[in-house]
Amino acid sequence: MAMGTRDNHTHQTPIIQVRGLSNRFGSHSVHEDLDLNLYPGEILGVVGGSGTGKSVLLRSIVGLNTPTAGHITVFGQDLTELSAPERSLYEQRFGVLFQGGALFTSLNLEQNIALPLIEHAGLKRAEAEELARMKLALTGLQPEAARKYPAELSGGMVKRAALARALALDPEILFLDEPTAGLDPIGAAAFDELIVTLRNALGLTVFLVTHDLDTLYTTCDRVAVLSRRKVLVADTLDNVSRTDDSWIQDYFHGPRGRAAIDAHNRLTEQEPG
Ligand SMILES: Nc1ncnc2c1ncn2[C@@H]1O[C@H](COP(=O)(O)OP(=O)(O)OP(=O)(O)O)[C@@H](O)[C@H]1O
Repeated sequence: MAMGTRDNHTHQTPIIQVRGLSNRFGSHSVHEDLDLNLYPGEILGVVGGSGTGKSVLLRSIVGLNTPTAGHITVFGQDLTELSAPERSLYEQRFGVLFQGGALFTSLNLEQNIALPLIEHAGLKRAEAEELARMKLALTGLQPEAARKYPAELSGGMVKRAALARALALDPEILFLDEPTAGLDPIGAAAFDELIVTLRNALGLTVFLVTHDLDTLYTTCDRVAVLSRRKVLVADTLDNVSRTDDSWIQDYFHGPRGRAAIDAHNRLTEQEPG
């Protein structure tokens, strides 16, 4: 069970509802009539084999991919019915951390994080950079990191800085695409912990695409499995891992799945109370 878990959603209204989503590229159908709910305050892990459309789903919700069909309702508003400027107001309530971090290499960290504050929140440079330093501290970076350039940092520090940028405009929903990819196991575990801490402290809702089983066990309240162009199941880890499907059984009960469960069980046994 995730740290600080909030997994009883049956009575809640979803913060995001995806209904009948289809995505086709030429003759290649990635999603067909896909449904998914994201509930306020939860961390939802989105998993599935390579090419099952996890990133396309994320990009469809945040407005970077126009779906072939379907509806995406966020905060009660169907985003597919809005004009581009109306939609962008909603999208400012999203924070997105892409694979690779995508920081500007010619800017130092505080300049990178200040940029959206200047462009979208209209802050003056000095105010934006001060706020940027606060966001960097929130993600666990030391004050001296603010003047460093991305090339001078470790992979873990770049991820934290990219997360600080995703949090710059105080989003309500955070989208993370493979946040621990490329990190060593200790760096990945620290980043997982940071996500849960920030969710708890800031009241975020998190949509997290991952291949990392340790991340699923330590951070996610629910898990959605993409398979055969749909969400095959979206439920607690225990229920998902019991689903009668060959990909799920291989994924959760193959050697890596068993190692992640054993590691998680050892950790929870050590927790007091
Ligand atoms: N803009 C695009 N044009 C054409 N095909 C695309 C486009 N975007 C994605 N695809 C295709 O859609 C499919 C799903 O891609 P997506 O990146 O969402 O998969 P994924 O589940 O995130 O995979 P991975 O785990 O390997 O990152 C892939 O076959 C990809 O080639």
